[in-house]
Amino acid sequence: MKKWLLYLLIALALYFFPWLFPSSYYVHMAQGFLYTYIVVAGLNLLVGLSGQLSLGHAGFYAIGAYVTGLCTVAGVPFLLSLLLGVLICAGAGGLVAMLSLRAKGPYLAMVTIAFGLLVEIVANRWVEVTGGPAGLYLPEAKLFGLGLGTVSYYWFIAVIALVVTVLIDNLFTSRYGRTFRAMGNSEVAAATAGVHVRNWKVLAFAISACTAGLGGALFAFQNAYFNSDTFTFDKSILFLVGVIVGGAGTRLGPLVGTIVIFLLPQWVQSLYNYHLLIFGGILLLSLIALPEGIVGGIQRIFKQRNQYSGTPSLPAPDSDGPSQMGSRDGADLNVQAAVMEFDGFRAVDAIDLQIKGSEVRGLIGPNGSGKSTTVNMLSGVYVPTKGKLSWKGVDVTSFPPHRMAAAGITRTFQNLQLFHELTVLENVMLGFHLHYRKGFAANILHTPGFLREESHFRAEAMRLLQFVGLAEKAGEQAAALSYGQQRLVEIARALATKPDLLILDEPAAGASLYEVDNIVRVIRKVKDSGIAILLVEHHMEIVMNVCDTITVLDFGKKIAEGDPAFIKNHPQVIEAYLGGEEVTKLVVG
Ligand SMILES: Nc1ncnc2c1ncn2[C@@H]1O[C@H](COP(=O)(O)OP(=O)(O)OP(=O)(O)O)[C@@H](O)[C@H]1O
Repeated sequence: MKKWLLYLLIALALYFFPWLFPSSYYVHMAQGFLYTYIVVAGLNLLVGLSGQLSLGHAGFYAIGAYVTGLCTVAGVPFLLSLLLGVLICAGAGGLVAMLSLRAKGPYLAMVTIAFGLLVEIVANRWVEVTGGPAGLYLPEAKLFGLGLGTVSYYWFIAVIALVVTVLIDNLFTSRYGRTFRAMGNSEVAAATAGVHVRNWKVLAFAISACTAGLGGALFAFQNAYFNSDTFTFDKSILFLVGVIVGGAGTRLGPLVGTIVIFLLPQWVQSLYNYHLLIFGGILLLSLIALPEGIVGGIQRIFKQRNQYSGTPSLPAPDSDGPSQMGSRDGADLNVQAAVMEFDGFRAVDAIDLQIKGSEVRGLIGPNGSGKSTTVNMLSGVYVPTKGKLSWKGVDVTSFPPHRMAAAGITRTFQNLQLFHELTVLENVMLGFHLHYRKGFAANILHTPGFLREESHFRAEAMRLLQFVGLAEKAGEQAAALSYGQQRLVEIARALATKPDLLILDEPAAGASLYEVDNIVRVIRKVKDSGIAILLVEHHMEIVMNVCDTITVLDFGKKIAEGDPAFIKNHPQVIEAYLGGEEVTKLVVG
């Protein structure tokens, strides 16, 4: 069914609801359902897409209610008050995100709990302003001078809920949703594709806080009265249960989750004293039986069934190759005496490295010799303890990964870092992050400009998939591919950033013999297109066959550098490898 038709049907159902259920009790219930849904839908974006946890959303709900309520009490028109409430919530959300940026998992949850409790205490104790437990009486909500009675206030909430649904759904299916999801899957991979992870986390928090504030404001005017007892920790848990039980990260999850958290208490009202026990039980049951939530679980079953019907074929582009991806001026990397220490231990010890033009440089060495640490320094994951990295004459020593990507250096990962919830095509499209021009408004409104840009980058991503020989896998979930294919997707995603230097960290690890051939073929094609490659690889035959120059590390120090023939016969290199299983390959290779 066409999306607009679905929305039209929903709009009609919402419009006729008061006629179908002509009782103020049901209309009141519908109001409550809709504003709760708005909060859960926003929280789903934060938890389900961006992978951040909030146990303090009741705090934003409260801020929305108090700011909007107090503004109208002070004589500000209702709509303007609502806008102010939402904007202040967005600011508060951004602030909480910034304060909790370094925290992850349980620590982030603790920051949000602290925020929720702080708001609850202020609401309770600052009685002169909030009314505390005695509550706050509000004037009737008015639109353009007209008072909103029960039914018209319901319609008002319904319109807002529909608009929020459309906008959030647009966000889900835009570059923004993709970026949030990618960040939730692997922050480091998103960063090396050019995503400024900190800013995107703040944005996700701000949007989610906005919707929570909107829900709170709409709640406040439902009875023109509310008190501080509403904004408890339980409330935050309830919203989160809605997201998880419905299916975090799914588009229909918030609707199903809200049905569970909103309607269930109505049905078991006589058991109010046990409501936390009931919700705890539902959450536990859901996590055990349906870890992806109700919608996620159903989707998984359908996906498994549909597997046999094959992947939908995507239009093949007319030509291929990253040479079409923009002009390049070649690599120019100069590493001077770079040192990386961990608690005094030198993993990399004063290495110098120069990479210019479009050469393929091998970086080899026995296990623990410092190759991955070097790659992490060059891609901005680690800041060297000492020394200097310069790129095209610019000092990039302390550049974070997204700035390295913007400068033209990106990488793949030894331990694959694909965005497993995205399709193969979406993974590659994410690589174009730095090249998208349409902003938030265009993405959330799905403007014609946004649609043009999406189809342009979809075609570009298809070109790259064709380039690595995976065009027919475009519609598949990245996690469903073989190891070797996933490595090729990582290469395609890295190429999408339009790098001048591509760092490949063990691209053949885990790949089959056939896949290794493919990977070597792709490496050669990348080189031919003018991109320099730094290749870290244990398969010596690959290194000896494709590299122009090889740098050898041992115990964090550079012990040799030269062409493959020179390296093969270098006594120090042979000694470093002696006893290791690679030595035979090195000599034979
Ligand atoms: N984050 C870290 N903290 C402490 N020590 C580390 C860290 N990362 C690496 N090391 C140490 O630094 C040394 C070099 O490690 P690195 O992973 O760079 O080697 P490598 O050459 O990539 O090894 P491999 O071929 O096994 O991947 C090792 O002794 C390792 O234990």
